[in-house]
Amino acid sequence: MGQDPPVRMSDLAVWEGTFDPQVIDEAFKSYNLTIATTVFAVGKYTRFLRDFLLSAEKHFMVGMNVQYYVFTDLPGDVPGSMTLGVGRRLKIVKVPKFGRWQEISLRRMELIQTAIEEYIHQEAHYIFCLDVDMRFHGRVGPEAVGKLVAAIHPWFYWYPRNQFPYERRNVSTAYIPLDQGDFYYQANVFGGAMEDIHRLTKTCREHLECLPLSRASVCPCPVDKSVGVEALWQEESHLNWYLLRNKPTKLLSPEYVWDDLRGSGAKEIQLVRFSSVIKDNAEVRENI
Ligand SMILES: CC(=O)N[C@H]1[C@@H](OP(=O)(O)OP(=O)(O)OC[C@H]2O[C@@H](n3ccc(=O)[nH]c3=O)[C@H](O)[C@@H]2O)O[C@H](CO)[C@H](O)[C@@H]1O
Ligand SMILES: [Mn+2]
Repeated sequence: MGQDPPVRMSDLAVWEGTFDPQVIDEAFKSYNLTIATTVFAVGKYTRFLRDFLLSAEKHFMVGMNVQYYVFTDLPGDVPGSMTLGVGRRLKIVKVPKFGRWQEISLRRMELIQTAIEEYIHQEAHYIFCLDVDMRFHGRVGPEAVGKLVAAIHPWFYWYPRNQFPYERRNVSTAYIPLDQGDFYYQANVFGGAMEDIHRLTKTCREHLECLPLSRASVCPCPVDKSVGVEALWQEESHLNWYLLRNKPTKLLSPEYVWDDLRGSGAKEIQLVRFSSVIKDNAEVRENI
């Protein structure tokens, strides 16, 4: 394992042992904050909702007000009988189903941006945007709250920056040269203050919008050089581009975005708090 990224990460990120949960909880109590939490469950991904929500009720921002927004094309498939904790509510938002999984995933930027503008900004102080194919196993509390919060990808933290899977084609609006970049962030979790995430999602949406998607004929930025180029990891590539220019004010260690595929053997990870479940992509996705 290389030395540089893990050492820097342990200095800067939120890890087990870097905060006192009781002190943090106590400090946040008087603010009575509401945390908006967006999660998309489109098509077959509704199957992940129950475990996601049940585990979130046990571990995610416990003791705080949480307003979940479940974006789905299948409102009838949202588990109806779940009892949420005090101060926690769930709103279903109907969204269209786009044809390709890549587009379902990347369209989240636009849908979150407009939802923030239309109602979320009035209903919460901070916002977290999460993947649904995930489960909480340990505390994710107000220690994760900040102005601009990003999580370090569990597969790349020991790599040198020139091997991060950033978008490397300079015709893309997500292009990052080999000698740039701080960390490779995973798009499964990002969050922050409302205006910061509004700016983030708006910028990423504008950069993504130049793709030949289903509404390509009305592309609003005809001069953009990225027309026709879908970034390597879709919105995640754009998120990484954005966070290179707008540094996160809070870094979450991979404890906060683990991947069950990596197992539990990494010695630097004392505690898995939130992780991607193992899924059969060919079965749940609309296309390969
Ligand atoms: C290991 C890997 O391959 N990682 C990439 C893959 O993550 P993931 O494998 O985590 O992507 P994913 O299949 O979980 O899709 C992202 C999220 O979009 C939503 N969703 C997606 C498809 C669908 O049919 N219905 C639905 O609701 C859902 O909330 C899901 O959690 O894709 C992402 C989106 O571009 C990023 O590029 C990741 O780096
Ligand atoms: Mn996922």
